[in-house]
Amino acid sequence: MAGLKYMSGFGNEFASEDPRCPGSLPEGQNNPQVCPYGLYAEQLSGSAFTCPRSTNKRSWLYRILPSVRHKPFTPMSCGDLTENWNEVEPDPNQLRWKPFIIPKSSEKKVDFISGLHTVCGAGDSKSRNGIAIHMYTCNTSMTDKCFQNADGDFLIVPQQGEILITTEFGKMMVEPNEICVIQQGMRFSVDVFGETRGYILEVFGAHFELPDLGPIGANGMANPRDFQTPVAWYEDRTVATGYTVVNKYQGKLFSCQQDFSPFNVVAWHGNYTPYKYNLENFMVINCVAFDHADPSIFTVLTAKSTRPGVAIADFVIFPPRWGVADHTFRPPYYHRNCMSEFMGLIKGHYEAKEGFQPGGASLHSIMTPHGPDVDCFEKNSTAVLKPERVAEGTMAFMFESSFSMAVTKWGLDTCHRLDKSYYKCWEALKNHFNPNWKPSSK
Ligand SMILES: O=C(O)Cc1cc(O)ccc1O
Ligand SMILES: [Fe+2]
Repeated sequence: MAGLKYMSGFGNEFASEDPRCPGSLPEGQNNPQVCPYGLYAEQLSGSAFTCPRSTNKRSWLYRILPSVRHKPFTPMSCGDLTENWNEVEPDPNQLRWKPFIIPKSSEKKVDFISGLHTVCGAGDSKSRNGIAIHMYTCNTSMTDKCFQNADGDFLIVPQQGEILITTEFGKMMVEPNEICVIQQGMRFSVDVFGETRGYILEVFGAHFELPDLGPIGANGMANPRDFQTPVAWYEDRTVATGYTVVNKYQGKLFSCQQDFSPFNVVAWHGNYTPYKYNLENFMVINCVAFDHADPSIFTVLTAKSTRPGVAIADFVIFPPRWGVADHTFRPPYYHRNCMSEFMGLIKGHYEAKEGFQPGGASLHSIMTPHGPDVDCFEKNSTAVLKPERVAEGTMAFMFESSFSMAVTKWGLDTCHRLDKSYYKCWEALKNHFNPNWKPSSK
């Protein structure tokens, strides 16, 4: 939608008023006895009240009616959304999925909520420590319906089709090659404009942060000013037929009815907000001498665990860049990792692997070997090492997690997208060992 406005910055103390109601944000206090315009004050807490200042998150919403005015929640169908990590036996194999199918609207109307499918995950929302990875495939906008995730934060990676997200804080248009984060508890509704697909990284018990820069210095990677937060927008809409609030709570879906739109926030202030980011703005740091740097250099956002340096999940991208390393095998190295690596492709082609397609995915589980396929290895072992554009026109990404993830029944079976021949891409790797090799034959 043209003309949407955003405020710039990551985790700032923002303040926003819908321009139709000047002065709607109380001045000098959060809880006036009577709020301007007869609004209700409601706090949304994203951290324990007692968190240190650096991690304390909350926003104050000034709304036409408070969220509490609703009928009781009742359980509803969860479809393919689950937090049951014991549906199928563990499988340590390299897994690769062909592009996940988007339902045709002529056959079945599917909105963002009914189009959620959990692929894998671990941990749990009750103990507030874990991760889930979902695909969304849908063709229909949510009407008179919003979603709230009481369990965790959603990092949404659109792959096909832009999504217009109406939130309590305002509206965001998020296109493929942009991402957005809807933090725990924030209500939102998704409009789509055709067949739509994307990936979701959900974390329980942590919020996403910008990684530290260490010796890189004060600038680089994802710069705070490139994160965009919506501006206040409200509708004063009575919905006589009933407005549905869907709540994901302890891994299950519940719904309740109310007779008004939840997007009735006229003004708000605070540092707990939804936000979006264009991946094109990522300032890529990479090797300019020799060797392949670890992909952590491409971390956009991290959800930290309590162990120093260990993430519940990192969101890592593989943007277009120059490859210049001398006397180096430039593609990703062969690898066994104490972390889980889930990868997706927004567009284009990933250098280390043929057969990994936009809208598909791969999972290389903890200590499961992976790396370049045979063609990539042979080609890059003999390539002339001139400066070269890498990943031009593409955008692959990785959700890297310290959790050992279980794949769901949908992921392993009922999505019918698992590529059973994936392992074959390494089968033709040859033994090049030469026991008579001499340093001079280098
Ligand atoms: O393709 C992968 O598996 C991801 C990956 C990329 C890279 O550049 C180095 C290591 C790694 O695991
Ligand atoms: Fe890896």
